[in-house]
Amino acid sequence: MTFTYVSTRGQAPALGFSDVLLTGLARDGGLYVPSEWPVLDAETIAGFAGRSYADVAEEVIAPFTGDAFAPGELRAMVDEAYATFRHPAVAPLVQTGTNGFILELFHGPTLAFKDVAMQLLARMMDHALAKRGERATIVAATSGDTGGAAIEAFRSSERVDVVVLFPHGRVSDVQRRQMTTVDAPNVHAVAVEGNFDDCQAHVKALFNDHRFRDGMKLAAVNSINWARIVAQVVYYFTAAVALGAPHRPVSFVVPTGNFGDVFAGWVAKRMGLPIERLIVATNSNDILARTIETGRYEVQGVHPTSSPSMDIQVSSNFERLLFEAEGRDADAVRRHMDSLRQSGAFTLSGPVLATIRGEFDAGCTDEEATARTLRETLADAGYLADPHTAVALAQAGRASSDPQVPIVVLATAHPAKFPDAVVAATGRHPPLPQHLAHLLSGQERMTVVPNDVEAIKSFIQQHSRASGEVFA
Ligand SMILES: Cc1ncc(COP(=O)(O)O)c(C=O)c1O
Ligand SMILES: N[C@@H](CCOP(=O)(O)O)C(=O)O
Repeated sequence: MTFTYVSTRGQAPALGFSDVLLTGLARDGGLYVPSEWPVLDAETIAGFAGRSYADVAEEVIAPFTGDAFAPGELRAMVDEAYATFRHPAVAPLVQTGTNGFILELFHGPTLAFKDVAMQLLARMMDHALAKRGERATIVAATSGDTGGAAIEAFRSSERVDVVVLFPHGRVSDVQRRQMTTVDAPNVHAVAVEGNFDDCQAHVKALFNDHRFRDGMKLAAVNSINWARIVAQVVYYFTAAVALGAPHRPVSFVVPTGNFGDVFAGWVAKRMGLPIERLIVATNSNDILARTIETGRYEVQGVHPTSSPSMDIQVSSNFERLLFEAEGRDADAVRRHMDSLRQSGAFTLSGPVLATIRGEFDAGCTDEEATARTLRETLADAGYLADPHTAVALAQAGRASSDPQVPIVVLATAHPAKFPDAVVAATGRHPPLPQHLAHLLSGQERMTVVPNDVEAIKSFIQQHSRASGEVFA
């Protein structure tokens, strides 16, 4: 079957999976989504019980890949990707209450949920580039975790240069060192004198400059890349099935910034997984909680918090949900995005807001509540969480769902990535896992650049090996 993807803004060509993988942002500035949603029947979902993470990953992802891979290729990549995880279950569930569970997504190489998708994405991209005999320059924006995961996943790739833009002084020491201590010629950590939203806006501006994009052969590994989302759909299936799906519904609480992770949950539901509620948990950068409460998406200043990876206001993947909630009306999406660009805001109509509220709850956890939740989770359940996970744990009570329905909180990072915040709240120091012991003493390499897209372009031109063309 030819499985195609369409842009949320309706003015870019429909593409197959391999093209979407290498394209990242659609050429009209939109995000790619499947032209139709594959559905797994209840018998197939029930059959996931007791099977390995890799088995489920192969079955959930395969329907989205069309003819991109020969038989056995996807499976080989999945096996390799998840062999890098330190836990045999890849994403284990921990019970913390009668019907409360934590889904640990941080057992990959860089201690954040980003590894789950990035380890597979790197293998898929290398495969697609090798097949075409091409190279690429990955440009990623990170608030701390995507960058480290991308560098780790692509550090030995011969076909890819990786340029990671992070907000200078706004990531934790462990996050920064994961990006700056890797001594590989294809890896470039760039500290931008701005915030994450600035970094993400620069990445989109680079992609929207088609001459630059084509000349540098830009590729994206942020969650604007559809392949990031589809790999994250898998753990909703493994967790829900372990708790009784498809015979029993499950709710998820997701610490949210760029809306990629919780959108993956929405996709799982669309594919047939019985998810009762998806709860969007934000830190004080609460644009999504405000939008779901009031219907007005309005960008305000970014506040630094103890969960810095979620210090985000412009939440890329909300555009994918908007496309769906607007009944796949790309003109409506373009109008909202134009309004966002011109005035920093847009307003959802009543029916669109009702559609979104039909699936999502949302809440904001402030700094005091994050610290209190870290303390209480340790005292009550003996569980040392990270601050991002605590933002979600604090919202677990607000699900408007039946108390019989299990609530799964996604634990998106290991507490050792954010020791200062964890110690300040709990007095407990989370040790770094042994495989990262070298981090704190490694030599750091990074370039600081002004918050200016031209400065970033010039850095990429000097460091990308993908292009023979010289830009004036
Ligand atoms: C540790 C952590 N938790 C949660 C999030 C939010 O995920 P998303 O951007 O997919 O909403 C991020 C990054 O975005 C993160 O790094
Ligand atoms: N929290 C992220 C921000 C980028 O999100 P992405 O999912 O779009 O890559 C980070 O840690 O970098």
